[in-house]
Amino acid sequence: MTRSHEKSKAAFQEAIHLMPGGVNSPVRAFNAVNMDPIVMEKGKGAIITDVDGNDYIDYVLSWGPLILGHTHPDVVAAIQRVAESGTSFGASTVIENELAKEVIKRVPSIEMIRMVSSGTEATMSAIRVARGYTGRDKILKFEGSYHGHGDSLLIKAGSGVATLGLPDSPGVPLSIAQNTITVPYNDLESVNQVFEMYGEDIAAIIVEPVAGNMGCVPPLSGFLEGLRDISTKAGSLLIFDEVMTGFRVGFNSAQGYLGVTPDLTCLGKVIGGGLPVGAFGGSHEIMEHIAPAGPIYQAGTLSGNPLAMTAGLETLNHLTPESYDYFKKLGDQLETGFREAAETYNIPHTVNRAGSMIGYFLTNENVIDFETAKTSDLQLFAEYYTLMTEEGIFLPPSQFEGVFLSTAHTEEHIAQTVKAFQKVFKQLAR
Ligand SMILES: Cc1ncc(COP(=O)(O)O)c(C=O)c1O
Ligand SMILES: N[C@H](C=O)CCC(=O)O
Repeated sequence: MTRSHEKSKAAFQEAIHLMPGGVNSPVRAFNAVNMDPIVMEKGKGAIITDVDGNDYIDYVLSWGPLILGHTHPDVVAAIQRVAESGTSFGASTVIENELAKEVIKRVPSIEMIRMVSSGTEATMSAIRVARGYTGRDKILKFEGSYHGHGDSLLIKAGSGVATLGLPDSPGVPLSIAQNTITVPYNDLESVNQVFEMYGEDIAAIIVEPVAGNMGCVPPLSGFLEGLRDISTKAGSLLIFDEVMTGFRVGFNSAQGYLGVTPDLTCLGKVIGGGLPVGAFGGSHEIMEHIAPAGPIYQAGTLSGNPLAMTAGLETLNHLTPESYDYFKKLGDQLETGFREAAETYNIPHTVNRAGSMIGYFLTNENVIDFETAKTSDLQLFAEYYTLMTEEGIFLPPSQFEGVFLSTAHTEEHIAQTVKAFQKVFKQLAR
């Protein structure tokens, strides 16, 4: 039976006159899949429900934060409890210490942390710290990586920027853009060449240790180790943007999982448990350059917000090393089911995975960077996407985004999803 989307359509038609493109973040507009957006109303566990009452198994999970699924009872109860005492004070609270201690305990590179309110703020601030600390202006980032929408980082970016095909954004001054050097992900030789030319001017390399904003693209063996060596030799800082990978790909985040320790780490998403959050941290030596301990300025009215700190801490407290074994088991089941269905119906495909982050691409190329990600059949992806939503599977509406799992997903949810792959690929068979 075809699902009704009447209320979603009506809500979007109204929103179009209220917000640019009808949304508050471009990826929500479903432009790349030629559909009107589905407007959501509620979520419970792995299930999300739209305003027309249609249920979906959710693999977007608010773009990563909801690693325990929607409305986890303990997270909701903790938020309610804390909200009774106040939603914000603009003064220090003990809950900030509690989340800080937990993050410091688990993330190898972080001895000291500063909480902010979004991943964008975290990366923007980390770049400022790197520049202030080294006294250098240039930074190096990778094509197809997304680090939020700060001016220095909005160059050849991934995620919504890649989805909309916008290589650079109007409004970023040339004087800022020219301090950002970009090279292909996983291409150590290009990094070496850039450092030979500009090494003494480079404040930092910023990298997603597992790229998640051109779809999921894990680092090739030796790539992160190479970045560590090159940056150390040049006196530049290595920044891991773990806004997406933090506590998602491993109990100790990507740096624990992959065994490479950066100088600075940016976090977000999971550490806010679904509330607005970001954070960045590193050694005492670097972090004590930040105001008021040092001269590099950084501040925020809602930084360390008690509701966000509470939701984040409660979420981290529910994640154990076994949670990641569980994600691996579900990921194996999902990957195998996807591959088998694609092979049966001759659909081009490649699957990349890291922990509970999965990237499946409709191409037979090995996807190691943005160029190879772009070999995916985007028209086929749009058709596949629409059919999957009709089967009750909610996926990110772009080929250049990853799929996420939560502890609320079950083998039954995965089996249902695999059935949907079979049915949809049969309709798209080549
Ligand atoms: C790796 C990465 N860095 C930074 C950001 C920016 O975070 P936010 O959207 O919270 O500003 C995102 C996601 O948006 C991300 O995936
Ligand atoms: N890929 C982005 C973050 O990880 C998607 C979130 C957004 O842009 O709204």
